Amino acid sequence: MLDVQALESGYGESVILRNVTLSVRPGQCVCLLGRNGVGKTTLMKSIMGALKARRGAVAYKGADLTRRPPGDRAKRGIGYVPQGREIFPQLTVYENVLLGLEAGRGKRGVVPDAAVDKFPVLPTMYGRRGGDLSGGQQQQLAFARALASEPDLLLLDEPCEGIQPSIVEEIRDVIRSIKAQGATAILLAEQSLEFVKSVGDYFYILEKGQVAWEGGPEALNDEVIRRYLTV
Ligand SMILES: Nc1ncnc2c1ncn2[C@@H]1O[C@H](COP(=O)(O)OP(=O)(O)OP(=O)(O)O)[C@@H](O)[C@H]1O
Repeated sequence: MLDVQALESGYGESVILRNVTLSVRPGQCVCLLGRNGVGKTTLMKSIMGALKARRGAVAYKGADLTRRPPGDRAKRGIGYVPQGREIFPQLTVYENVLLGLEAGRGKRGVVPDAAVDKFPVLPTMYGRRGGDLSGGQQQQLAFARALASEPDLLLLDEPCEGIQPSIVEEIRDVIRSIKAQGATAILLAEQSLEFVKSVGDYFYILEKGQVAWEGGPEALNDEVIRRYLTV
């Protein structure tokens, strides 16, 4: 589904990502780990197209997206829950969800049930302004907005950061049910090891913008965690 090949990316003069190669298949939740500032968000933005690749390639469903703009990537079925959520505070909850629909491939004006089924509180708040929601509710909204686009690839950037435990559990359930359906690929950047171990099928650890380690759940042992992830 997603193949990132020898990607180099950064901001202005500074190169952040070097030679990053990874892939994600349908039904898989692939986790991106690494200490603060190693480049996880930069990689998400590069896959979404918000940052241009300087070298290397981003391929999705066999098509080369490397030079395609973010809007085109969304239309092709890449959904994004950005770090910090990026809810539009002046728009209502419903309008925020509709934005996901417009950005992606959903049927115009019809929010798919699957986008909000898992977050039953959202439809009860449709008329409220996004900015008036709690952090956890905004995270649910960001998730629903991405699911409204009916993505085949879902990019999740630290969805549990600063979120109350009950909503973390909801997010865990949503990820598990998406995996169980088997069609959507998930790339998840997350600091909580407990969380990624509970949903992850394969792991890449970044260090200074490069893939320093990769492997399956059985290989992600205490030694690896101490070496690459312990602060
Ligand atoms: N807009 C920007 N302009 C310049 N440098 C930036 C910008 N955003 C991030 N960086 C730098 O890029 C590097 C990687 O940052 P990035 O946010 O991708 O890391 P991260 O692994 O997602 O970290 P965190 O876990 O803290 O979110 C850091 O050194 C950061 O200071």
